[in-house]
Amino acid sequence: MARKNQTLGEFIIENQSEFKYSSGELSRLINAIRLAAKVVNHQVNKAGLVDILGEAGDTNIQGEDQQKLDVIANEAFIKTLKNREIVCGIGSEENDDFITVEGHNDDHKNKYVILMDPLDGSSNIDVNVSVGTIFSIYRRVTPSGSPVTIEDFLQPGRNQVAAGYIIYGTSTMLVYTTGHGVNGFTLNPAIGTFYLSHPNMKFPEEGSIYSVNEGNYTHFPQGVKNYIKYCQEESGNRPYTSRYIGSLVSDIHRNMIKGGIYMYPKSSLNAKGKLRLLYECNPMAFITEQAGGKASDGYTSILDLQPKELHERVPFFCGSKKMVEKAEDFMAKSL
Ligand SMILES: O=P(O)(O)OC[C@H]1O[C@](O)(COP(=O)(O)O)[C@@H](O)[C@@H]1O
Ligand SMILES: [Mg+2]
Ligand SMILES: [Mg+2]
Repeated sequence: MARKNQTLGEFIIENQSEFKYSSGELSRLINAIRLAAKVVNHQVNKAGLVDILGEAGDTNIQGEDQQKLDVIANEAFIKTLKNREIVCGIGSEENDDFITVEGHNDDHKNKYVILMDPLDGSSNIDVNVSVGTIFSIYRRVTPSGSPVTIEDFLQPGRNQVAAGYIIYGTSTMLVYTTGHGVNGFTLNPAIGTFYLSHPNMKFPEEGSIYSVNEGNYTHFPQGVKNYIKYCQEESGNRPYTSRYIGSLVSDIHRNMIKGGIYMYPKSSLNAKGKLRLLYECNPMAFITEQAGGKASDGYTSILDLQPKELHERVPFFCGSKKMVEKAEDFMAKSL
């Protein structure tokens, strides 16, 4: 039972029994994420003071110039997870291939794989706008005791056992679900403890915020153009507002609290959109559905898509249920 101001540590222990396979392993994994989040938060907060702004000098498999904080966050999460030997594999936006993690006696006994976007919203790092970390957790499908394979990562989002994000913003929050609702915890920086500040988060069914990079408008499919026009002109008696931070985590977090829709459609610039299915869309879709919202590629629920590659991209429509349904209507009508 969620109690306001409960610490994250208490919440994890008190809710462990809710979890079908509860053996404490998932709790230890969430605890490790909590620790890595604090390490990254410390770096993000002092980014301007020490030489960790700007580019790291390498390009990742996405063809993006890695920011120094992309690399720092990636290393912090990988090190924390490896040292605690609680996952058997890690997939990351910043690593070309998945990482196999041996257990204590090189026995590959661990049950979980994690996929992550260690630093989301990289284009906002240098300009002091909120950024995040996104994670998605699955039980492996290959037999324990053998090294993980790509199969363990290419699972439909519906198989996720947990997912969440950390937002490094005006305050630092960790928001996650294990399939029993969504809860948000705020870090008290003075004592380094996360407290339950947002119990049982819910997406309003309807909202008035639309979040899309309108700079790409001319390249969008007709259905998306029609929906944006609807938001701008014909939204009946409620004025819509355009809000776009350019950090997926921050745009969806705001929309979950206020009601809204986030869209990163396909376009003539990006045939499959920009966002990555496994460590951006699936975890945010799981959280959104657990909070009563909806997430699709414009036609199919994100969580029902069968992944084919570690870094594949998909179009993404996510947010308040009625708003996503409206956007899907416009997409269907423009076919
Ligand atoms: O600048 P654009 O094309 O609008 O893209 C912004 C989107 O790209 C992202 O920055 C991609 O994530 P990364 O920063 O992790 O690569 C999202 O957070 C954001 O919503
Ligand atoms: Mg990202
Ligand atoms: Mg990233």
